[in-house]
Amino acid sequence: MKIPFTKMHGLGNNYIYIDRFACNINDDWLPYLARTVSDVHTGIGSDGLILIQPSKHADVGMRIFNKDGSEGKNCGNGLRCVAKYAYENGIVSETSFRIETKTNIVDADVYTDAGMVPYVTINMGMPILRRSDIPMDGDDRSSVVAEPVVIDDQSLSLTAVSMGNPHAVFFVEDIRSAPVETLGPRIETHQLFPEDVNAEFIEMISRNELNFRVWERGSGMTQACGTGACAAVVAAVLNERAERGEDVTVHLDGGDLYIQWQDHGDVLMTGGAETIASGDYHFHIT
Ligand SMILES: N[C@@H](CCC[C@H](N)C(=O)O)C(=O)O
Repeated sequence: MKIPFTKMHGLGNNYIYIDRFACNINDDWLPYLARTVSDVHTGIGSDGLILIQPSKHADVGMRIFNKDGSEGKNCGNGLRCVAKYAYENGIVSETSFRIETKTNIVDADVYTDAGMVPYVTINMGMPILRRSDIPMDGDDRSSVVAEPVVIDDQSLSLTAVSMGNPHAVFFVEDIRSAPVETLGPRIETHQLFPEDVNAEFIEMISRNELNFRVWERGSGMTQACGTGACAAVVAAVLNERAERGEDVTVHLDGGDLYIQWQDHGDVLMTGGAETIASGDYHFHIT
C-alpha cells in the first residue's frame, strides 16, 4: 500500500510524519512501519515515525515511535514539527493551540511568516522528578540529583528528569570528548532504568548557555533531542548551575534551542521546525 508522508526535522532530529487526518493506519502496524520507514537503505531513512492524528481532548494528537519500533511517548522536536504541519496544512487555524501526546497535553504557539511557520514555542509542562516516576529502580519518592553511579567501570554523577519520557543527564567538562557513543548505549539499557532511558551529556558554558549531546533511547545518536534539552536545563537548575525563570540557550549538534524552566513550574521550549520532503511510502506488510 502507498502511505502519504512528510519528512520533517527539528535541528536535524528527523522523522517521517504521517497525517492520520488524511490516511488511517492500523495501530498494530506502527512499530513495524517505524522500523521499516526509518531504515536508510530500504526505507526513507529517519530517527523514527511520528503520527499526526485527531484527538478527543486537544486540537491535534501526536504519537512517536523510535527507529527500533519502540514508542517514545513524548518528543520535543516532533511537537514543534507537528505544530508547524498542523498550522500550515489547515488542521488548526489559530496560532495558539493544544497538542495531545501519550503523556500530557501541551500548548503550542507558532510564529508565522507569509503563512509558513519557521519557529514554534511549546509549553512542555512540568518536569517529573520523583525517582519512581522517571522511572528509575527503587520506589524512593525523592528526586535523583547528582547521584553517584558506576556504569561500565566509570564513576558518574547522575541527575534524572522525565519530560514525559526519561532522561539521564551527566555534566562533562568538554562536550567534544563526551562518551556519547561508548557510554550512551550502556546507559540506555542500564538496569537502573526499567523502561530504558535517553542519555544526555552537557557542558555548562555559563549560567545561561550549555553544550549538549545525546544518545536517544530506541534511536541512538541523533543531532538533537527537544525533551532532552528541557531535561538538561532542569538538571542544570537542580544542580545550581543555572537559574529558574531565565532563558538558557542549548547548543545541540543540529542547532540551538531556547529553554526556560519557569518559576511556576512549566518548561518552555522555543526552536525551529523544517519540512524536508513529501511523497508516498510503498509499505509492504510481511
Ligand atoms: N527526539 C525526541 C525524543 C524521542 C523519544 C525518545 N527517544 C524516547 O524514547 O524517549 C525529542 O526531541 O524529544
